[in-house]
Amino acid sequence: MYHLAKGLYRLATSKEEYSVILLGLDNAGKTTFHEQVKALFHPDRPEPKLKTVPTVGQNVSTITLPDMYLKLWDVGGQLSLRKLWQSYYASCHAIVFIIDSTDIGDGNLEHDSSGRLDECRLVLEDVLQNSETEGVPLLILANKQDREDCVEVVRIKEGLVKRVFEGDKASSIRDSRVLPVSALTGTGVTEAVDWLRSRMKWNKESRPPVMR
Ligand SMILES: Nc1nc2c(ncn2[C@@H]2O[C@H](COP(=O)(O)OP(=O)(O)OP(=O)(O)O)[C@@H](O)[C@H]2O)c(=O)[nH]1
Ligand SMILES: [Mg+2]
Repeated sequence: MYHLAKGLYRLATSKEEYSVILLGLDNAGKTTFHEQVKALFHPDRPEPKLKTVPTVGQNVSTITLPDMYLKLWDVGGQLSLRKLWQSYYASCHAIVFIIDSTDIGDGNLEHDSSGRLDECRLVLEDVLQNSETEGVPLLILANKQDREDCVEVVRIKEGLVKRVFEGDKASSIRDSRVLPVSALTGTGVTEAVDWLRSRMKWNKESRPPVMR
């Protein structure tokens, strides 16, 4: 009887847990986004910790939402650290790929003078080509939209995202979206989390959540 009651209690109080990995080049704003999500969804609404340093290991946190636990994995984007990303692919339920919209030239691959747009393309293609990310919802965030020198989201869609999806290196079918955000000011961050929530639930038969 005790065990039955305990089991029922567990069933009634347990929640689905979904994991999201934050990817993107170094300096894109992953840790800033992570801190902003933590603060926005914390019941006490503390000030976000926006003074970041380049991530070398990983930052992880679990956010409690009404319908799920959201586990965020924030990893380092420096070249030497990117090879570690693949160890997260099999267990993630969604990928957030963050782009620094002020560091991609004019957003068009054909006249990419800075070189970082092409670097972004190659890195994104590499993520999408990995068989362990097949079918996983992908949210691309055009970050730093608060800055005057940013490339706007439509240009990023046309100049980068469309090309990646049209290329033969990203053929698998997946849910994807491009959203403008400012991780620094928090603009667009709630919308980003809402999109992730709905798409991970939609995809839960392919990638079941963990019950906690
Ligand atoms: N203006 C502006 N600056 C931002 C924004 N997001 C991040 N930054 C700045 O960009 C720099 C890098 O931000 P991080 O969040 O540390 O970048 P990261 O992607 O975690 O970098 P790595 O850990 O090295 O991979 C910091 O100086 C941030 O303050 C934004 O939306 N707007
Ligand atoms: Mg970081």
